[in-house]
Amino acid sequence: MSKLLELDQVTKTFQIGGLLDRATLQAVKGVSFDIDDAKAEIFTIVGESGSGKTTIAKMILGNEVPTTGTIRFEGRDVTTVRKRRDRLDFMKRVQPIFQNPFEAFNPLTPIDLFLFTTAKQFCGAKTRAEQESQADKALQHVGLSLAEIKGRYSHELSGGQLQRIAVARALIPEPKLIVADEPVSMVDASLRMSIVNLFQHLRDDLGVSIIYITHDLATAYYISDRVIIMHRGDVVEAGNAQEVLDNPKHEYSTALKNAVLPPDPERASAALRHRRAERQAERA
Ligand SMILES: Nc1ncnc2c1ncn2[C@@H]1O[C@H](COP(=O)(O)OP(=O)(O)OP(=O)(O)O)[C@@H](O)[C@H]1O
Repeated sequence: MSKLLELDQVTKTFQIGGLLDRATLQAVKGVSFDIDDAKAEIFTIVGESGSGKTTIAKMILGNEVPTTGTIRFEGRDVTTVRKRRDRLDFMKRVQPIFQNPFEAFNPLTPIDLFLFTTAKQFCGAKTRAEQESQADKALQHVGLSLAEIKGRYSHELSGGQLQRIAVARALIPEPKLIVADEPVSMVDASLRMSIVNLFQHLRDDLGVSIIYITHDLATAYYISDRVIIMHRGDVVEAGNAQEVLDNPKHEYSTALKNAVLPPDPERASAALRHRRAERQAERA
């Protein structure tokens, strides 16, 4: 089966510090996974802060270059996508959704203009009527309509509404892959499920695969097909999401699960002991 996305032993090392205390930080250490072209899926990357999730997202989007290893999208090494034309084609196929919907939209610009610009830039929609039609179609997929948001500014909308609009904007180019980096962490908890439910609709009805990056094990459990759990740049566990999250094998995955959903006092205290030992090791 041909692959939509393939990560092959991808690493990323950053140079940190100043002139006198220069050091390297291995943010991603040999990560491999792939997503089939034929079957859309929700592939989730879970891990605590600093585990390398965003760095992977940036490398998939071509915004960071792997130090070693290869990332291929539809068979092509993403680092070779450089010409403007190729880059536009790539961005049409791979769309990002970011954490903070308030930052994603300039507060001084009416929100519909972002959608019209995307329709123009990626889909060649020249007239305002074409742009409106494409924007409205995308908004319908997220349970909104152009009439509802026309002429409104980001401060007039809720975080949940804005994140839906961000999803709609990402849908306009009809991508094959969406890379969503913590898309619900800034959204009110009561609205999170409505956003992640959208991802299921995109997968099932539009054939869009999603890389869903999150700290939130509850939504990860609910919507993911497969999951990888990252810890300090390594994948410590990978597989079917419900199997991994029901029965984590690695002690870090267990600790992560217990920290989020304390299951019983004994397991929770084992998680705390594990974290304490880690902190002690860090200080040593
Ligand atoms: N441009 C950079 N230069 C130096 N270090 C970086 C850079 N980008 C990320 N890092 C470091 O790489 C590590 C992984 O960061 P990354 O943002 O990928 O983690 P994350 O799992 O997405 O965390 P969070 O959930 O907090 O966003 C962190 O230690 C971070 O400080």
